Amino acid sequence: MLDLNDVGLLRNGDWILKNINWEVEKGENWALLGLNGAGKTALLHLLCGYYFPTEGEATVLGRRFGKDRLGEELRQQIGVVSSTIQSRFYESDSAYQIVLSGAFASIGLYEAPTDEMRRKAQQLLKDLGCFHFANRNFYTLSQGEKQRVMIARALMTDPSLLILDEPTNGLDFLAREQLLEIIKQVAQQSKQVSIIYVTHHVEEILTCFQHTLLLKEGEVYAKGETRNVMTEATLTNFFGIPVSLGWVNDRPTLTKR
Ligand SMILES: Nc1ncnc2c1ncn2[C@@H]1O[C@H](COP(=O)(O)OP(=O)(O)OP(=O)(O)O)[C@@H](O)[C@H]1O
Repeated sequence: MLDLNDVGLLRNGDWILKNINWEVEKGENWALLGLNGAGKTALLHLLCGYYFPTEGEATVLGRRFGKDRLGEELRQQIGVVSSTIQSRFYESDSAYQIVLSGAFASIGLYEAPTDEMRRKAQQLLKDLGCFHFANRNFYTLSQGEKQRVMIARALMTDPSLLILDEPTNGLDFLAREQLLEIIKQVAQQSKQVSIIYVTHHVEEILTCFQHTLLLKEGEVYAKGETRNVMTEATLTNFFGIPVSLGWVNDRPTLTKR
């Protein structure tokens, strides 16, 4: 799915990513954890082909950056849910129209959807618990409902890679847990898709994210199987303060010691 070799990214004279080595195999789901400013967004932009590596080699879904054409076809295979994308939608579009627009990877609907697309959008709205508000304007939805619509939209093209960039931002406890439950279902049902789940919050690392990458100051601090990476010693060093780590219902919890 991904193969980054010694990737570095220089922006305005600063190396915002350095020596990134990261491989993701088909069907693997990863959590990407980092503090503010760690470089998570820069790394995601690189995976989507918006940034090219300044040094090193990046191959995403078999296309080598700088060598192969990336284009629309690659973008259609990568589903992205992020607050930047969410803010670009026309608020008067209905949830259904927004999900349908995912078939064209466009903001807004400019082409007539086929019957197959309509059926698929309706099924996704049902699967993600959005069917009862499918005809409501996007702006009338709560943040949790909007995020579910965004995930349904991202799944319209059956992407090989699904990038969820801090999807629980702004959600209350209940809405966050509902969204995490839906993400768990997507991970279980869509074995063909690899999920990259970006977060600041340790407790959002679900068991379906079998792998975790810790990003610190633009560098990979640790990566591997979640249970091996998420240890008290590693996280104490990673955050630079002593922390206690517990596991409740197979999810990590973190407190300052
Ligand atoms: N175009 C740019 N020019 C210069 N510096 C940049 C540019 N884009 C990002 N940076 C810097 O790179 C660092 C990493 O930024 P990035 O947005 O990737 O972090 P992040 O991990 O996504 O943070 P957050 O969790 O707060 O969203 C930050 O210090 C940021 O100021």
